Amino acid sequence: MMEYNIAVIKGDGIGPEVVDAAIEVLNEIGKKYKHNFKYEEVLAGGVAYDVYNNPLPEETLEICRNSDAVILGAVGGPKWDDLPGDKRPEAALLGLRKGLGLYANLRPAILFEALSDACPLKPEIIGEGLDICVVRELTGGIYFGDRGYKETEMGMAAYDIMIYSKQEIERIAKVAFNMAQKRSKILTSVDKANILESSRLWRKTVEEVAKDYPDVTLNHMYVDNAAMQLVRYPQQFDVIVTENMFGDILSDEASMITGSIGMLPSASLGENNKGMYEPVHGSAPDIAGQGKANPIATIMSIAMMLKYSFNLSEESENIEFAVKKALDEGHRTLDIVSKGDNALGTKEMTQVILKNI
Ligand SMILES: NC(=O)c1ccc[n+]([C@@H]2O[C@H](COP(=O)([O-])OP(=O)(O)OC[C@H]3O[C@@H](n4cnc5c(N)ncnc54)[C@H](O)[C@@H]3O)[C@@H](O)[C@H]2O)c1
Ligand SMILES: CC(C)[C@H](C(=O)O)[C@@H](O)C(=O)O
Ligand SMILES: [Mg+2]
Repeated sequence: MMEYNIAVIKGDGIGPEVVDAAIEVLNEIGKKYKHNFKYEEVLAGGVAYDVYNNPLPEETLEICRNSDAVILGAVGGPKWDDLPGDKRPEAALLGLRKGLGLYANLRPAILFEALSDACPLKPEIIGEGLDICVVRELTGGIYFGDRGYKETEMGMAAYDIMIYSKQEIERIAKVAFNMAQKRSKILTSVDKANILESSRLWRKTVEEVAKDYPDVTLNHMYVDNAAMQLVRYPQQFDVIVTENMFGDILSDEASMITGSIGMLPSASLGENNKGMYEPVHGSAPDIAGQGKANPIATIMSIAMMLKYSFNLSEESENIEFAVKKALDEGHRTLDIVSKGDNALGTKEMTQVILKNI
């Protein structure tokens, strides 16, 4: 029996609700395929701040470093909004990503056929469906540049610096080109090269990397246009590669085309198999503790973990199948329900998915 050591960070708000759901599904996979998934729960985010006065205790990072993969729910919430930046729950997320070297964030936006109704775009725009993957650079850019306050001629001002090295751009570009090669061989690189120096280096570097992938068609697009094109004609995209903040924003936008932010999973990867798997959504304070959250984004993140960190493709596809079947059977959580239909809670939706494993 293979043993897999998984660090589990439930986090804040709906984090614990969706992580508990996903772990139930993973346990079912373990039973069926005879894998031993071992969990070590560690604190990060607001809950960790409350206990340790530190959103990312060193022990948490260390346990994550020593595990085979990390599952994370979500961090943050209004309770901690007035804290200084380095004490905020969100700082834990950045610390984990940087500390574990997870520079490549894969965010697949797939519209399940059964959810066409939940997609706000007209059927003729959606056509055959939607399957986009946003490859977001995760450990550079404005999230990690110098920030602070300084005196200007307009008075005291705050600043955040967007900075990218060529090497950081090269390694994320390679991830995206490799992925495009395995898919439709079309890659869109999104930047703001008409204004930002970091984007001009981005574009130049992506073009250089492209020389090693002559079979992939590379398109460049400015981020404002990309935001518009995503809802005008999403079919034109397959793999999108972009820097940290643009990827954050565009992936939330793409999630809505799949019906809800509650549907979008993610994998954060580095140089080895170890990854962190988390839903794209946040702690959803408005519905936290009510048992209403859609667990599918987290359950699909587990499917990504099985595929990318453990190389268990059949098990991963089994989860995808179970989710698809639940949706085909008409089961919906509140965020993807059509008018008049009954919405299932987190636990009920999880039970339906479990039955389909
Ligand atoms: N990875 C993370 O941990 C992460 C990601 C995004 C935001 N956050 C943090 O979460 C907090 C709230 O942020 P926000 O409100 O901007 O974004 P959010 O994603 O938490 O919520 C946005 C909206 O989507 C809904 N929603 C989100 N997930 C859902 C789900 N699974 N099922 C049903 N509905 C869902 C929420 O109810 C809310 O109306 C902030 O502190 C933010 O910094 C954390
Ligand atoms: C909470 C925040 C720091 C985070 C990000 O911007 O990366 C979130 O929005 C995400 O998409 O994972
Ligand atoms: Mg985000």
